[in-house]
Amino acid sequence: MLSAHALTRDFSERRAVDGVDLIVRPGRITGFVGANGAGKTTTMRMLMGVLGATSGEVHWQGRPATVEDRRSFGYMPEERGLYPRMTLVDQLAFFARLHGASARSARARALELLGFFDLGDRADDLLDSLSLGNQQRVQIAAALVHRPTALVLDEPFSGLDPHAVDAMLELLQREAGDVPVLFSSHQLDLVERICDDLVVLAGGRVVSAGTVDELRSQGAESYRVEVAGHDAGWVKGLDGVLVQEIDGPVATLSLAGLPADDLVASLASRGAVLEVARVRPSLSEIFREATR
Ligand SMILES: Nc1ncnc2c1ncn2[C@@H]1O[C@H](COP(=O)(O)OP(=O)(O)OP(=O)(O)O)[C@@H](O)[C@H]1O
Repeated sequence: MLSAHALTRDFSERRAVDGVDLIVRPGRITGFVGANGAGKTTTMRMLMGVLGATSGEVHWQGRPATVEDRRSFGYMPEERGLYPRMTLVDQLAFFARLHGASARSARARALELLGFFDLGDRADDLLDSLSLGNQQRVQIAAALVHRPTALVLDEPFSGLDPHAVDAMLELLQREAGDVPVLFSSHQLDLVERICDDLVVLAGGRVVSAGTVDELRSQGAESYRVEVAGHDAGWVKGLDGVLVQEIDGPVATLSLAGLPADDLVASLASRGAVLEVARVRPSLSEIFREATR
């Protein structure tokens, strides 16, 4: 388990990260979301130890993380750090060797990962001959090459096409089986699809955290009502509801005093209703609410 405890970082006068507590559990993918400048990269850099904390601690397996612990983590930094004039296979093998692999196993591991990312036939090409998306795949492979004990990935999906995202996810699920994975992203639909847990950061502070299901069930529910006929405008006359939107025969509303159990009967007493469905908030709505 990787965790941060009251992690704080000041840059001169400005507090970029302010008392962040978070837990990244083994075998779970934790999404780290927040607006631009919220402090995600700064937090991740402190988790990895490439940036010192002003105060607070990073723990690995329940005790303060050491340099050795952090060497065993896989990190994909925001500022990508590969060698443009090196071949793909040499590059990945080089990273594997830095982590103590023999020349033979480093090369085998490099080729294995390249194969998985559909880059096997480009193994001897130079990095800068690849498209940006493919360079990104190599960057992800570099974070995985030493079979890390934890993964900290700063926007690993940016710049990837949907096919590459799927390949990346398959790889993550295969390679990261039991390790804690923290990744930041602005692609909330993707975060919703793949994350078990979520940490929402705003202004350097954690404003919401929990499993994706927990957060969605805490959010304000709304209801989608489809009426017979062309216009659901009459729904506005109902007591104890707040109509958010009318779109022809479909109204979206929330409850403002009316008990949920009474909604269907109340609607039916006023007009013909074809469907009433409860709508749980999407991750984007939760995000907007938490970072308002
Ligand atoms: N080296 C630095 N020196 C001064 N200020 C910094 C430094 N690094 C980050 N900051 C400031 O800290 C704040 C948090 O930045 P950070 O990059 O951690 O946010 P972020 O959530 O990763 O944003 P983004 O989603 O845009 O990548 C910002 O106001 C940023 O300008």
